[in-house]
Amino acid sequence: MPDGSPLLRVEHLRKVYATTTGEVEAIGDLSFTMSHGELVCIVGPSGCGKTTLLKCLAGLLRPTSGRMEMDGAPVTGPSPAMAVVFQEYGRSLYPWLTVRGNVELPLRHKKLSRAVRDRIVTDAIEAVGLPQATLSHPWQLSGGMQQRVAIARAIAYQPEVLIMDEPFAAVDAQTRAELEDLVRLLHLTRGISTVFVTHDIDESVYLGQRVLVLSNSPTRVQEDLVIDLPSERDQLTTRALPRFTELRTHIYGQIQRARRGPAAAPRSAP
Ligand SMILES: Nc1ncnc2c1ncn2[C@@H]1O[C@H](COP(=O)(O)OP(=O)(O)OP(=O)(O)O)[C@@H](O)[C@H]1O
Repeated sequence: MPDGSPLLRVEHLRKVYATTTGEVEAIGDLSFTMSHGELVCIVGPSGCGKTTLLKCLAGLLRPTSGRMEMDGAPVTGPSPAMAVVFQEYGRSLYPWLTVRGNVELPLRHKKLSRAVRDRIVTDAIEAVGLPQATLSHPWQLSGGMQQRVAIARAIAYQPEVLIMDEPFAAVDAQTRAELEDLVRLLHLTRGISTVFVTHDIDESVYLGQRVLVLSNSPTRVQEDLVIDLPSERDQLTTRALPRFTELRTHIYGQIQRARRGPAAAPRSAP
């Protein structure tokens, strides 16, 4: 649960890509803060700069200007404090390694005893519900199971922030619902601070404690919305709440407004 102390601070972030045909300003002027233990979802129109923002946060891309801080220290490159789960689980797992080998791999860079490393890996694989698949290879698993392996690898790394970039876009609806509940469970039980990018407005409301709605590119934060639904959520009752419908309708309207132009003014919360 959020303890209120600041974890991530992004100030006036701007990212311009230089291409052979000219400059592309993906991020215009973007600022937000996130507290320890928060689960923040990010939504916005297609192509607005969500992946660019995550790559900057993860230290994989150097911003053109602006400032990002983690626990008060500037983010200047890939940080051991962050783990990223991408949409393309097929490309993020090593097919020649077992589930256990994939989860263990990033831990080899940490100075841990064999016993501690084994315990962390077993715990992470159990946490995502895959103890029976420990010795399987990724190609022997369904898409949803492969994404569970990617999540296990991320949590085994024990990051300060878990960054997820549309992680469930490539799985079927039933699997997606199960994986959403897994993310909520991991967040509730382990208090992992999570930034979750999604195209799916309902998913953002179901998962998030806050939703950042981004404007069209060059992007900025169009709205920073607190999701005031009960913290105990489940797929049937939460999605049937009138407040859930109000929030999703509000965000949908904001994204429509964002699509129409960069000058859309922020609106007050619903
Ligand atoms: N490597 C790059 N070089 C040049 N332009 C890029 C590059 N990567 C992204 N862009 C451009 O930056 C803008 C934002 O792209 P980005 O992929 O960050 O958006 P997104 O919101 O994640 O997209 P989507 O909704 O399709 O997932 C787009 O105009 C895109 O064409």
